[in-house]
Amino acid sequence: MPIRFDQKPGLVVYITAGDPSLDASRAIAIEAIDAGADVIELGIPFSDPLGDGPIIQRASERALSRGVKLADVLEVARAIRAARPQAGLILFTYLNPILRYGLARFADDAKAAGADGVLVIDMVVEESAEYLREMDRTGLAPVFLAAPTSSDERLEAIAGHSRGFVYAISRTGITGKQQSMTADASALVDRIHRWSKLPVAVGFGISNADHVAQVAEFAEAAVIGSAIVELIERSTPETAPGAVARFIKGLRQSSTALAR
Ligand SMILES: O=P(O)(O)OC[C@@H](O)[C@@H](O)c1c[nH]c2ccccc12
Repeated sequence: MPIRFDQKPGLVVYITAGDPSLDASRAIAIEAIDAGADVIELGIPFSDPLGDGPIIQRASERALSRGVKLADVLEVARAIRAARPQAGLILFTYLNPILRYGLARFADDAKAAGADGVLVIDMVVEESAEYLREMDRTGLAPVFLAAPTSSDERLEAIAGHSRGFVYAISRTGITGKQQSMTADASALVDRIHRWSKLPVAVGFGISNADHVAQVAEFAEAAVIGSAIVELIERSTPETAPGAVARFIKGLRQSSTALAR
């Protein structure tokens, strides 16, 4: 399905595949979609998640300790796609796991599993020619990360090569819950909007309805990762899907009220 954000603000939810189990992460994603998530960022666990804060690093460790492999993540993607054909589904990974798997093989298998696109966290647009060829060949949307520190020429390249949406990180640093949205996020989104008509999703530190309402003022979607992964960490595999669904419903209701 094409990536679309029909409700304002669009909600993008990050979870790590295989955390707390493969089946639970499938159930969590489906409940999140039913609760109002427009796009699921399905994370491929990695042993060296440098861009992640402690909460998501622990999620990767939990999944890896259960022996989760990239092939397992593709099975979770396939199950989510089969259950919710209309949802946006982005595979989220570092470069290393997909190079080990084989870039062309990964693009074919991700497409076959029903992914709409891929975001490679440590892929810099200047060195992405081969990756972009594989995305183009298979029709997968490459989503690039833009940061407040990105230069104008890099932003132009990111905006030009991204498909689906552009991911604007609200601040430099690592993922993790934050007390307030930074003004940098709004300035960055304005810069991206200058070069691209694509929707912009803002992430990093979004953990409550107030943050989501703030982001809705200047961007098309908000990305929530750590706050949801922490909820999963504190739940059991049986209670996690319901806990995540209630959190998302609550965000959707109160941020809409706040945005009035
Ligand atoms: O966790 P936060 O602060 O809510 O931010 C979303 C982020 O976790 C998710 O998009 C993500 C997971 N791993 C990443 C690595 C780099 C950039 C972004 C990510």
